[in-house]
Amino acid sequence: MAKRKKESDLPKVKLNKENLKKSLRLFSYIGPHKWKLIIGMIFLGFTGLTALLFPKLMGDLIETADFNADEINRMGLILLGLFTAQAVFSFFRVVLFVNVTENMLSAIRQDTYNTLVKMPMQFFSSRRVSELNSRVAADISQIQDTFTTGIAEFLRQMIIVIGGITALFFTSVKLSLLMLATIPIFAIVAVFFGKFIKKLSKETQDKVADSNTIVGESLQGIANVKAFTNEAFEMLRYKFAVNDIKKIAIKGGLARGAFSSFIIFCIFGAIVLLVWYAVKLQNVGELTQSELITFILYTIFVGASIGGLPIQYAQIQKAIGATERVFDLIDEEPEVIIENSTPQPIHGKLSFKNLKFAYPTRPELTVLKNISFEAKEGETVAIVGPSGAGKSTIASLILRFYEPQDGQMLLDDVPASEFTLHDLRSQMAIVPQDILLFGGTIKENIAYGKPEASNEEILEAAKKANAHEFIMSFPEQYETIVGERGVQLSGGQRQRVAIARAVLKNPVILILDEATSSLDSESEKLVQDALDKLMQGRTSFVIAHRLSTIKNAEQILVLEDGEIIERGTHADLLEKENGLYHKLIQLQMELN
Ligand SMILES: Nc1ncnc2c1ncn2[C@@H]1O[C@H](COP(=O)(O)OP(=O)(O)OP(=O)(O)O)[C@@H](O)[C@H]1O
Repeated sequence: MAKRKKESDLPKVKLNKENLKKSLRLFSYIGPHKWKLIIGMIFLGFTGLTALLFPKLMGDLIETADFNADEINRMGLILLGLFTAQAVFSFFRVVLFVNVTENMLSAIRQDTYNTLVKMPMQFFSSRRVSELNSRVAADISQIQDTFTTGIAEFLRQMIIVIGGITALFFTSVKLSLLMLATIPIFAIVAVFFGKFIKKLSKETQDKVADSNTIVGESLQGIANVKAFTNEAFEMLRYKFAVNDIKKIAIKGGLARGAFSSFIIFCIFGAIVLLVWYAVKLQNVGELTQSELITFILYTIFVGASIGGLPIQYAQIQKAIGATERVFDLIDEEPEVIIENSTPQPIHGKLSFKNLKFAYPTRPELTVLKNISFEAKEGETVAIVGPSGAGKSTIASLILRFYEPQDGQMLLDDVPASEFTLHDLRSQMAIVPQDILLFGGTIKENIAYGKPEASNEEILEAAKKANAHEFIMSFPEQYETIVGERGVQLSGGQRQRVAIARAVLKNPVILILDEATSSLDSESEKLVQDALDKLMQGRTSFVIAHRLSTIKNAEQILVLEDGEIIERGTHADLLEKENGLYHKLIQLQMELN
């Protein structure tokens, strides 16, 4: 089961000059919104400063108890002004930061997607797409959180910690020293317990993942579980996994309980110690009542901010890692797709000359060895052979999804590399084995072959593909939603939608990768008829599994282990009684 990445799963990176420099590249995306960030930062500074003034003015307010009523009111009003100002600064700070971040992120999202869509096939064959997708989503939302709140909170808390400690010393040096002396104890215990608890919670997470795997695997393969009457075995397997989770989680609970009671003891201990010492200082006239209040408020502010710093720091570390990964992706080398409004025309002659190919992910396995053939304009070339012989690979190379290691492909006797990928692919169409219909309407799915097509053209294409009738039988007709949230089409219907798509594209070169799963004879006839019409007047490559469909091909290439071992027309090949084609035909006849 593909596990969806969450922000909390993202790794933290150690901050260094290099990754900080890389992250600064984010600012290049801020562009015209720079002034918003600057004003936001100024407001942030003001929010920190007004927060710092608060304890001092509260102390002053209490001191006015000894003065007249006017003085008390004046101080009250000053405080009212202060927190009103703080609220206003906060509002604009948040609004500006969100505005800058969202502008920046929409540009990053667009760049990431643009790069992904333009990456060569090789990139996708070496990565799991679902993993890539969820990773990018998690990385981008980490950057979003950090930019909207993380950085601002970190800076605000830093201002309060530094400013607050300075103010504490101004209020009472002796009390400040005593308070600071207690911090190392907290810090050491927190680090020690923190590490231990983190280790346990990681172990719990791993065990939970293990148990989820059991659930996922057994439910996905429930037919197997039942067929082997292995319900009891699976229940036992799950019981062990769940017990493991319980044991570690309970141990974690003990550690957390001990930690929180220790912290409570220390916090109250420290408060009592400080107040006890403060009262002693007051007793000997070294501290006034208002100074004590100011001191306590500063202590609370500084304590809360110190407590929040590690969380914000960790968030920034994660965001820096996320930024690095997003930029690494944006910096990948995409395919060069140059769009010409009028593509360099191709006429349809296509040949392979001594072509050799291995997939980049498995360079040691030569999938195609020394392949040569020539398809004349308008000819149908069928490619047959056992599973894994390399038939679909030839189709991928015609579309230039990959580059051969040796030899070349020629179009109209010109090396394929002299055409741009857009020129080439815009004049080719493929009806693949696994037909992917997007989750839109049938009309949109057909129009994928030519997005600017008119309604008439779409209708015409559907008719040619023998799809019009079944489409009209749905209540919503061409507006019927297909895919997960709509009508599920049958295999034959999907194929005819895919054929309509190809008809609309009106390609010079056509590739048909025949579906292996057989259709019922009625449906097969409709599909075959649609394909025959589609192939007329185009150079067509048919990867055929049902040999009956290729009898009329001008050329049949018989492929085995990446080599063409026989070639000729159906009649030629049938004559070779010991040949592979002859054998394949016989085998299929026996099966039928
Ligand atoms: N993306 C890929 N990366 C690495 N190896 C691949 C990839 N796609 C296919 N192969 C390997 O290349 C060989 C040829 O595969 P190909 O799909 O071209 O065979 P095929 O003749 O079309 O088979 P089938 O009739 O089963 O579709 C196989 O050994 C296969 O494992």
